[in-house]
Amino acid sequence: MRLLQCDGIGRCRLTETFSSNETIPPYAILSHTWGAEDNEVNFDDLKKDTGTDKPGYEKIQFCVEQARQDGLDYFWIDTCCINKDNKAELSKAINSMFRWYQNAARCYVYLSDVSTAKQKANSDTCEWESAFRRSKWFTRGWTLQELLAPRVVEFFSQQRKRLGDKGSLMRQIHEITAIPEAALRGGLLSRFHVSDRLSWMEDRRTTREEDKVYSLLGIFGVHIAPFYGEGVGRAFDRLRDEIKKLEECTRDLHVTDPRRDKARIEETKGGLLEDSYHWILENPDFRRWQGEPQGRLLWIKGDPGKGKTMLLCGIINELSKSMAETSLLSYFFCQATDSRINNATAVLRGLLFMLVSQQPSLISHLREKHDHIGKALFEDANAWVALSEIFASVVQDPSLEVTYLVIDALDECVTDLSKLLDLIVKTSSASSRVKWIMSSRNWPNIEERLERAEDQVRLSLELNADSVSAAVRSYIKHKVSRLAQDKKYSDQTEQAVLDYLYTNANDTFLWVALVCQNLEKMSRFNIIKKLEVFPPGLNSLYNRMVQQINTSDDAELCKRILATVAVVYRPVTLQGLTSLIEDLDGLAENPDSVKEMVDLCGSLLTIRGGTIYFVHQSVKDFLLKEIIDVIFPSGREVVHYTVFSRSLLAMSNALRQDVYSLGASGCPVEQIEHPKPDPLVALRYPCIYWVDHLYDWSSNSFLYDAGVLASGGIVDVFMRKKYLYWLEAMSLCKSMSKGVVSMAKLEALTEKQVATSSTIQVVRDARRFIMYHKSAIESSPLQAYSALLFSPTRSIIRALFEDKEPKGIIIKPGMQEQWSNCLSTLEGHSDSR
Ligand SMILES: Nc1ncnc2c1ncn2[C@@H]1O[C@H](COP(=O)(O)OP(=O)(O)OP(=O)(O)O)[C@@H](O)[C@H]1O
Repeated sequence: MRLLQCDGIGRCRLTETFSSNETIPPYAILSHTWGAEDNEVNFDDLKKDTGTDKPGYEKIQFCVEQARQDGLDYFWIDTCCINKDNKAELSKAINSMFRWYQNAARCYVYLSDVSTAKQKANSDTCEWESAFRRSKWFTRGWTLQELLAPRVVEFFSQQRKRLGDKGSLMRQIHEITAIPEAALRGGLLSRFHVSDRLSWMEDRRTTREEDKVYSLLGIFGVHIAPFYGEGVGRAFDRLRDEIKKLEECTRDLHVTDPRRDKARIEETKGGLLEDSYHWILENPDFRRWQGEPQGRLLWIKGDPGKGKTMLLCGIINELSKSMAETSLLSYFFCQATDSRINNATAVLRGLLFMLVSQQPSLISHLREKHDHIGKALFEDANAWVALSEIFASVVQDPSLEVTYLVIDALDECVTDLSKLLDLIVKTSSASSRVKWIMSSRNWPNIEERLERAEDQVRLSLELNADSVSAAVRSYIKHKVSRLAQDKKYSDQTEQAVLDYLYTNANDTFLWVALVCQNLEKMSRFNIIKKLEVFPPGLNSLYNRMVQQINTSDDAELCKRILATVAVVYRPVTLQGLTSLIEDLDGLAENPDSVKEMVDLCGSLLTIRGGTIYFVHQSVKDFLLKEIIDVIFPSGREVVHYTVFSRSLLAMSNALRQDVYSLGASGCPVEQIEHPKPDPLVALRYPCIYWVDHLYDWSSNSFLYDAGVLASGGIVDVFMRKKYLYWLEAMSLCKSMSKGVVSMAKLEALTEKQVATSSTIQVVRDARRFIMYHKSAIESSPLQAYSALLFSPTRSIIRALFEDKEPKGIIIKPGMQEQWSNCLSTLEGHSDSR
């Protein structure tokens, strides 16, 4: 970008081009409609010091004067700041123009066809409004982005008089253009549907037809090289293509939608109570972080159940209400019990997903790599490196305004927490526009790393005991008044419950929540006496709950359920659980019965949307740390073995070719609907995680039984008989990337555990098979079988599943014997890729 610099005596000259790493000084930018080309002062004129006699010189003078009044030394005008003879420069300018308007300190809209000279008779107001409505500025293509991109837009008449007040102008412009006011006021354009944004351009004209498309690039946050002469149709096709790629990249980035996670968390935790988090808004540490530019990183720390997650939900709500339209807000909730969202890579994916959803132009930091590597960019062994580089460049994007990044429960980031902390510290010192909020338990290792950040604010819930205590009291009041209503407590009972909770809560929300949950299930009679079964302190409460389970008739089943829920890598569904526990055999079609059994575990577990969760992470911690011998009397590995072997059994019994009866081998995965009943309903978890449980069991050499991986053992038999069905199921579960990782893990394990076994050969071949055919099977599950034809003639999997090869397909000769470079062409087959 090059600017015009004013010299203080009414003249200006062109600067050199600013390179991408140079800071561009604050500048004004002009928006106008072009006169005849010869009438505009162009780049050459400025270079040669000519053009002062052209009518367009008037606009330059206007900018000089207006910028001076606004204290700006620089400005930019499209007629003369771009060397249009330089094709590369022109292309770059077309793709950058939206950002240039966006980053300008002020945008002056100069309306040469609106005059403020005439006054209405007997009035102080001018008759400019009807001319304003008719101005050709509203009919031109490029002026659409000039209206939408800038942060500050001011309108001027022919006489250089500032027009109207902002509010009424915006209303008028909305009436003239039908563009929603939210978009006119700087709202994020990604919030508007693609077809709506296209409709804003419909009635506008451009001199060159292709410009009708090129002037939309910034509005969609995409880049294409302009190619005048291609015609508007072709240009539109290319624009649509780019929008599609942008959507694809965003979809691949998606690992979870943190907005949905937040809604789910609030809902499961019984709804967010404003009275119980509002204290934070007045807290001096919070205000310091919020108000001071140097407050870049706020760390909220506190013991389990102190309400950190809910506090962050509240802060997110308040920020989204109060922040400027141009600010971005991105957040992530780590959850240790769910392997999809308990690692540093997932945190970055979640944060980036929300950022690019709000400001699509940020996708440019991902696109180049994504175009080359595809989804694997976010999933393969180098995903962290790639994502952290992308993240660092996104947060330094010059178009970013104040950006709030929020991460809840750092202590629940099980994988690569230290890398994540280092990246947070690094990026927080690199960009002052990014403001972080994080929460975690009081962990010294987190403290140690975050201490390295400059300008950090620490907010300890224990050190703010008065505020937290008051917040817990209002929570108790709210909960007990609900209970009293629902259970028809007498005033005396209500008061007794209140007093008991006030006295024993120890400023811990969670303890209150759990006790109230139990009280909901108890009859009101004799309730005052029953309160004593809830000792103060979370662990004492959990202990009491486990004692109750232990003395019940179903103690063994309950412990098996708790042990299984404690070792799974992500929350299982009620049906999924039936595959993992023998006692629940045959109940997959009967989730209500499974629910009854899970309910036997009292308040330690909760079921939501058919999925089983610990009522809180601290329950899992308690089981694994405090009473591990009770839950895992023979060791945790034994439970891993049970989950692994039960998974294998369930898959062996139910997986088959074309399990969804699709028939057509080319049916794309996104068009497949789950049949009812879904034969995979209880098999998703087993399919995705069986190798991980095998791995965890085998890590205990004392328990390990070599027969499992030996020739003729259960793994060997499964691979030989069911491998392709498993691949098909993995594709239907949209988990092919995980399948690749599992096969690599299985290969490493087999090589380590069994020196010589035919299992090694099968697993090795199976791994190459999945690596080679992953994309094809990922897009169409039944390609698992067509893939046989494209495998080397000596592939073991090919030989084992020979009878599953599609018939009637002619393959050109030349298939390799081994797995290297086996490329082939498929002929006479409609699914050829
Ligand atoms: N503002 C609030 N509104 C409604 N419920 C709340 C609020 N704050 C806390 N709670 C209740 O307290 C429980 C514990 O709160 P939360 O999960 O936020 O604690 P935490 O500090 O994040 O715990 P941990 O660090 O162990 O994960 C919640 O499940 C919810 O029931």
